[in-house]
Amino acid sequence: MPSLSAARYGKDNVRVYKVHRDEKTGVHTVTEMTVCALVEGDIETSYTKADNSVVVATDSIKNTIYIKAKEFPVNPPELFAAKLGQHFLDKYAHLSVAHIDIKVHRWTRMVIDGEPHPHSFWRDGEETRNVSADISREGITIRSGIRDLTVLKSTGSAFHGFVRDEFTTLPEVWDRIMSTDVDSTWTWKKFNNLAEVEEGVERFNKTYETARNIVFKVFAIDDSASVQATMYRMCEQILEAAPEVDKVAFSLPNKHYFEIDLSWHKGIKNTGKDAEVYMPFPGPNGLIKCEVSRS
Ligand SMILES: O=c1[nH]c(=O)c2[nH]c(=O)[nH]c2[nH]1
Repeated sequence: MPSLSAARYGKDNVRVYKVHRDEKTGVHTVTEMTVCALVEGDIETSYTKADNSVVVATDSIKNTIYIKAKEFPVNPPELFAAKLGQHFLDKYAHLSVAHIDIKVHRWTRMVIDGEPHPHSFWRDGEETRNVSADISREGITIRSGIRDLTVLKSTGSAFHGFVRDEFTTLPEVWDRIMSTDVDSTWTWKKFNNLAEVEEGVERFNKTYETARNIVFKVFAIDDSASVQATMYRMCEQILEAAPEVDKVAFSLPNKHYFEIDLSWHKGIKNTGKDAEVYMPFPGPNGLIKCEVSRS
């Protein structure tokens, strides 16, 4: 006899833009985000008995996202996610969990003739700030993070001493290019309720800035023995800087840049110390993951 073992539903890819206009200065601040809101609860009969009386339509969920974006601040996204999720639980007694995912897209203020422009912005990369919040009647779990922050260093990375056997062709290297798309997530200690999220709400922007700076700094200055060793250092430093964070995870593709032997053409030297022209390799790529928790 089959039974429904898990179910959640809602609206995905809800695009939201919000502008704040400072009436005194005329300076605008804009936020663009993509929201996914899914709910769980006593909704089993909608699947098993075609009973729509328990269904808050996904269209209504989408409308709610726009209404709450108007009513509440959308910054920091962690707060908006928690308040939006709490609304679904407060409004509908039969719902037990709201899962709110928010991706914040970059709109960086233009600098024109050396001055920050009051209402013009540009997309400086595909990097996003991400939040994933699970709001239940028992408490609120929030994960914050960075995705698709593409970085490269042209030296200061090595990879040697790895297993060598009959499957190995990779030469050891003491100097290589290192590049990745940073995907980092830090999980906050569980909040008991919305009031705890709201109290000390500045923690979210502060930790986002700190974590992003740590990613840049460790990536740049670490004399990297491997992607594994470098990402572990990033985790350690983020945990040290953010006492309210319980664990930090990274997922990093190792985007390979291969040397090209050009000696077939007039004996050109383009390998080892002479390497200047490389082939950025589309794939396959390494994929290295870790999660570091506070002990
Ligand atoms: O930093 C690295 N870690 C690996 O596990 C690995 N494997 C590989 O082929 N190159 C690399 N580089």
